[in-house]
Amino acid sequence: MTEQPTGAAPSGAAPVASDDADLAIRTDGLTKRFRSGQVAVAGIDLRVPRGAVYGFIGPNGSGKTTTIRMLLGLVRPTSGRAHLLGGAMPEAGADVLPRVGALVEGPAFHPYLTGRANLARLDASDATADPRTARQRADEALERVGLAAAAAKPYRQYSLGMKQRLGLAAALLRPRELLVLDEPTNGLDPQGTREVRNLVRELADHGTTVLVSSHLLAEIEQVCSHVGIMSGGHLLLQGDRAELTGRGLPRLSVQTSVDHVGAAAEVLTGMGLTDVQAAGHTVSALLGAVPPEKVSAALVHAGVDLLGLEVRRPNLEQIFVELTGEGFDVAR
Ligand SMILES: Nc1ncnc2c1ncn2[C@@H]1O[C@H](COP(=O)(O)OP(=O)(O)OP(=O)(O)O)[C@@H](O)[C@H]1O
Repeated sequence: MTEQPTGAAPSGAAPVASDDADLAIRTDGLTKRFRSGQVAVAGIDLRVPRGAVYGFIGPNGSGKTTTIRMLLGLVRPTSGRAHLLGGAMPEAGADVLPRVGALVEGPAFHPYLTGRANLARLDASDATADPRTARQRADEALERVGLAAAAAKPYRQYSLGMKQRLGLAAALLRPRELLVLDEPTNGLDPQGTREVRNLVRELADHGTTVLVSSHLLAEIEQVCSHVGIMSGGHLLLQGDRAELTGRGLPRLSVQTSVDHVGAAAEVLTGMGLTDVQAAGHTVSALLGAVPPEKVSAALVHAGVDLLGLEVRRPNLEQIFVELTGEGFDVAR
């Protein structure tokens, strides 16, 4: 992929919080151009408020992992700046990173050690951790991610989902101010995905800020207080999730009998609703400022069988499609 010009609003739309003390993560013009010439991240201005669950979402290849690696000081930006918990990265890494738990691709686990032993090894490399309580910390972390039963199995026998859970357990060995989780639901079944969502919710309830990336919007949308949407290295949109979805135009759908579909469409058009679409038993249109009860009264008045009527605001995926003109789950 080459740098993707985007017709949509560039990064930096709607800052979420202006005061730096309120931000767990802040980037300004953060950019990564690889040696191949590929611009993976094209000048993004992230604003992750403290206490937020920030869904960092975008299709495969949109630049999420590269951004996360820059945040953690694993990749050097070509230009721009990143601040984590108020410290400039990578310079402030030694001070900041012990307060940050991270799940990024390919954590260094030893294949022949058990899950528990792997955690013990990581724990031992943390100079601030009390060795007398190491076993307890490892067991608690394994318990939290549902790996207690597999604690004594060697890592090489773990499934992808179990490996992912162990990565999460490693991030949870100590209480953290900020958790950065890159695709934590990768390889997990629906039950595992639900568990990760619950865990994120629970951590947030205890005041941890969480940045969680995913290419599956629907998987994490419901747990996020804030979202940032990436496409082709650009941050298309970010902000409070409820505000972003509230911005979308509501669409009204009417269920009727097949032979009344044409009449229903005429009523909607006559009332000034736009983008009227008919399919099967359903006619839908953008509602605009027309009250839905007026529409139902007009339909009944016109003799249309009214079998159902609902108004829906678009979810984030529909907003993404509107912004980019492309499906969300497209690999690029
Ligand atoms: N080391 C590298 N050298 C060259 N190009 C790279 C490198 N790492 C990533 N890229 C490219 O940068 C773009 C962004 O990749 P990145 O992994 O950041 O995306 P992503 O949104 O995390 O995707 P995914 O959801 O698939 O993990 C991709 O086109 C990728 O091929």
